Amino acid sequence: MTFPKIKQVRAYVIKGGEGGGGADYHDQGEGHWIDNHIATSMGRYPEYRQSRKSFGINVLGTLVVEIEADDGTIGFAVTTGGEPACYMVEKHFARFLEGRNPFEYERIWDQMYFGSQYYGRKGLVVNAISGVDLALWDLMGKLRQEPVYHMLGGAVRDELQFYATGARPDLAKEMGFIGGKMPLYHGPIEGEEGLKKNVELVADMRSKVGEDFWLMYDCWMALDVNYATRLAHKCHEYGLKWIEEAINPDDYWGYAQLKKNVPQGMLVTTGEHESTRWGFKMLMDMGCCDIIQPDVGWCGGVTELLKISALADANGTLVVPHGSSVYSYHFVITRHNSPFAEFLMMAPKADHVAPMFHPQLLGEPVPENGRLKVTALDKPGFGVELNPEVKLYRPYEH
Ligand SMILES: C[C@H](O)[C@H](O)CC(=O)C(=O)O
Ligand SMILES: [Mg+2]
Repeated sequence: MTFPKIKQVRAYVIKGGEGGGGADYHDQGEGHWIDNHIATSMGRYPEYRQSRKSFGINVLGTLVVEIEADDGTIGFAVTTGGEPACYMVEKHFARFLEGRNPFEYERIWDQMYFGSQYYGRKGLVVNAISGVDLALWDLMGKLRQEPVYHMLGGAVRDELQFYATGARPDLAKEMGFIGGKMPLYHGPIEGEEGLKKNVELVADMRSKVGEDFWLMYDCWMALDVNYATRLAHKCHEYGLKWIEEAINPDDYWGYAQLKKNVPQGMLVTTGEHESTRWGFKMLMDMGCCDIIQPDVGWCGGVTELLKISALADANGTLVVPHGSSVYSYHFVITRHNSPFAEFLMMAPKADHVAPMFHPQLLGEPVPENGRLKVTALDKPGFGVELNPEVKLYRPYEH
């Protein structure tokens, strides 16, 4: 069987204020819950404590990758990485795709990773590789007229179930989600008073949501092992289900210690800032966590997520990808070791369900009553389109 070859790879940036909304590291407007006094490791500097935008969480902006085949079919993907990632895609990675059969995704991934090994392996470079890989899977699906989840082996259940991440688990419960993950607002620099406020918030939410609704804390790398251990023990009484990304992602030793320290039954989760099979192998081999949370737009794309997930399956570790909307839904529906999904509440007050990549994507499915039927994914590729009203800039060409 012959398929068209890849004709051209193009990389674009979407600037803040020109449709740069999107998920958490894209550009959010003033007053959004996701930028309101969230604990971070930069909180030790008072001038950077109130807002993550103040230290540059939005500095990179959105990366859009388009891959066009000889017959004019275009696969695309959206992730973080902005202009620097555009440079890598256009000036470096495009050579590994153009003129190739798009179904050679293993070889393409391998060449992007090993061709950039001397300056890459993690972070921004793997964001860029992920963007290309996702655009390639979208193209493959469009060429075969099949949704990505079919190409990953098909659905193992009829619907996805979601927990919500946002400032209002009480409202998430009313919207039908199975749980609510809150950002942690106060870091170690805010001392005992901050710790008390963190615990009081869980206690307050527990009184609002009742016993069975999951409550979790997302600590966004802000803590040290001692603080995280104390927080976990104090919140145990209010049924905190898991403590997420409590410390620096490079501190595998700290995670291994934290997992030993938390109260029995409380889960330790992490991995949204981890990449590739090798990074996740470290987390698993060192006994760092109970759930790994790769972001498919950051960890190396679908091609790499399949390898990470196979390792996790053999290890008995759950894989619950970080946010990333359709890019993770097409994976989660195909795996038993990925039993539920995250929905990031992008409504500024977390009071209603809004598409995660609004306004960049059109046709993005959202959960209803905390669930999404597999039939909502039954479109070629990832099943979404780029919104033509959002301005794209192509800073580099090759
Ligand atoms: C809410 C967190 O600080 C972050 O913005 C999102 C995240 O880490 C998650 O969804 O998980
Ligand atoms: Mg998180």
